Amino acid sequence: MTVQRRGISKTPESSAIEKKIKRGNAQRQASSWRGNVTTLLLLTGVTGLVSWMYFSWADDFTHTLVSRGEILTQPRVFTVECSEDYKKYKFFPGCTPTKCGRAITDSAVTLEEAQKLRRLAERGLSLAGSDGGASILDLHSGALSMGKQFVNVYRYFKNEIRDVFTEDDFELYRDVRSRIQKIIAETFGLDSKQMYLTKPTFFSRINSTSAKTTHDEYWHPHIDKETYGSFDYTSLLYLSDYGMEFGGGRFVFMDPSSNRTVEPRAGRVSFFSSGSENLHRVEKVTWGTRYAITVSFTCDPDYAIDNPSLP
Ligand SMILES: O=C(O)CCC(=O)C(=O)O
Ligand SMILES: [Fe+2]
Repeated sequence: MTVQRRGISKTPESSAIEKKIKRGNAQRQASSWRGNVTTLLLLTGVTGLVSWMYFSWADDFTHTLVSRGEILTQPRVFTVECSEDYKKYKFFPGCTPTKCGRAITDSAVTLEEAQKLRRLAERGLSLAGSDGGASILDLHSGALSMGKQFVNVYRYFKNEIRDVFTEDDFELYRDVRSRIQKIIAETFGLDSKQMYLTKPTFFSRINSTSAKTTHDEYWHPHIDKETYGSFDYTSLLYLSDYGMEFGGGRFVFMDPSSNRTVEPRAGRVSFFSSGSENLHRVEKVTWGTRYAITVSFTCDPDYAIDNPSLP
């Protein structure tokens, strides 16, 4: 039995139809590609426009009070109306903020002094440190981040701590503290003798490691007077350079209609009245390591602390 080959035998008409079908397919494919390319271009355009709008908008609302590259020979002072916060506390003439604001100076602390303090911070914090991105060393209480908690360096390391910190280091801290106190008094028209160092006073080391506990979450907006209670004037001495040694980590004053940033620079001191007129946050550090010291003052002698010293 012969098996007949089934199928369409090609006639001139059928091959014309085949060609038409092929042409149709090719046209459909081409138009679908054109459609995809148009959608892609449209999407890119829209994304570009949205990013441009976002960045120009963010730029409009973010002002740099001082950039890392500038060197201020005089304090740069910005006056802000005082909040009502101070009314909730006892009034101390010559100290309680009646003139509020923020200021930045690069001439209170020399680069050499900042470098010396930075080495002190590195040595101290290398003894332990947080598992997350933010570690502190409080020179007064001895609190040092360790893993997910804190230890007291003076108790934990006993006499060995004298191999880490010297009398000279503490002398430098005291000297820097009194210079900052004088500048704050001059800027806000205070009697520096009515101002007292208050706690906590600490070195901070921040890197981009993710937070492990709430102690590592340094980036939240806050008001120092609420967070720390006794603060009336906060000062921050920066020990490393924004954009050179770390990314992110700018200090941001969050005003109602705009953000105002301070770019850290080794030896730069930023100080401000601690009430809600100076709501602020620190941007997340994205790379590198940021070092700073917080030195704060109270008007209330009940919250005064002595200068840190070696036990
Ligand atoms: O390190 C800074 O720039 C600010 C830290 C801060 O806001 C604080 O310790 O309350
Ligand atoms: Fe703060």
